[in-house]
Amino acid sequence: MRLGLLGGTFDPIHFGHLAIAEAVRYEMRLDKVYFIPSGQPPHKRRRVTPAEHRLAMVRLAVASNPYFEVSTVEIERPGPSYTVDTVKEFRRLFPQAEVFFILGMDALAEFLTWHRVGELLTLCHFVVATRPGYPSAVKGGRGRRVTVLPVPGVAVSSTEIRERVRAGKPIKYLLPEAVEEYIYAHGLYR
Ligand SMILES: Nc1ncnc2c1ncn2[C@@H]1O[C@H](COP(=O)(O)OP(=O)(O)OP(=O)(O)O)[C@@H](O)[C@H]1O
Ligand SMILES: O=C(O)c1ccc[n+]([C@@H]2O[C@H](COP(=O)([O-])O)[C@@H](O)[C@H]2O)c1
Repeated sequence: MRLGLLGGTFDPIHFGHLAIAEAVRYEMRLDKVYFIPSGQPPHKRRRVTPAEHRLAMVRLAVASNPYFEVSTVEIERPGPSYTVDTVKEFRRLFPQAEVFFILGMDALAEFLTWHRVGELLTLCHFVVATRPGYPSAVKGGRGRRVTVLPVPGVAVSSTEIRERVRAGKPIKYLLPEAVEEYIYAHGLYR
């Protein structure tokens, strides 16, 4: 089995996340992609929305795709949500699986500062999806375990969505309708 893991703060989840998950799933022939909302994102400095809301929005967003699953391992684990711990947990749960961790090109910039990155690199493959506004090639060979994959560009970020809600601007067509409704129903990002 080939398992994709897409970790993120998902504050909120948007079409950029869904588009990379679907493109990587197809190109890398993954059987499932697990969306894993962070409990405490290791590198985000700002205060993030409570995990229950981010998780609820992820569940709404992935519901219509039979290849997508949601994992609460990081939300349930106390302390910073380090990817090395998450990948180990998935390898324990699915000992036969080949694990592919998916990230966007912006996250790659700080990848070498991730917790126990040397060990992490021995535990799974990494698939780096291109992202509009970030370089689409990486200098130097990073080895067989890191693949840069060109994906259809969706130029949206969670920051932009939060700012638009705060400013009273529309967010329609940037994220699934059910997530948009959830944001308004719970008064998020105002
Ligand atoms: N539009 C996008 N295109 C490609 N990759 C993306 C896109 N949006 C997010 N990602 C990737 O998805 C993962 C989770 O992203 P995250 O939840 O931090 O969203 P974000 O939009 O970058 O959030 P923020 O604006 O709050 O920093 C990261 O690996 C990130 O690089
Ligand atoms: O393990 C780490 O040290 C680490 C540091 C920064 C980010 N990550 C993971 O990278 C993913 C994207 O992070 P973010 O902050 O862009 O949402 C998410 O799953 C984070 O847990 C992981």
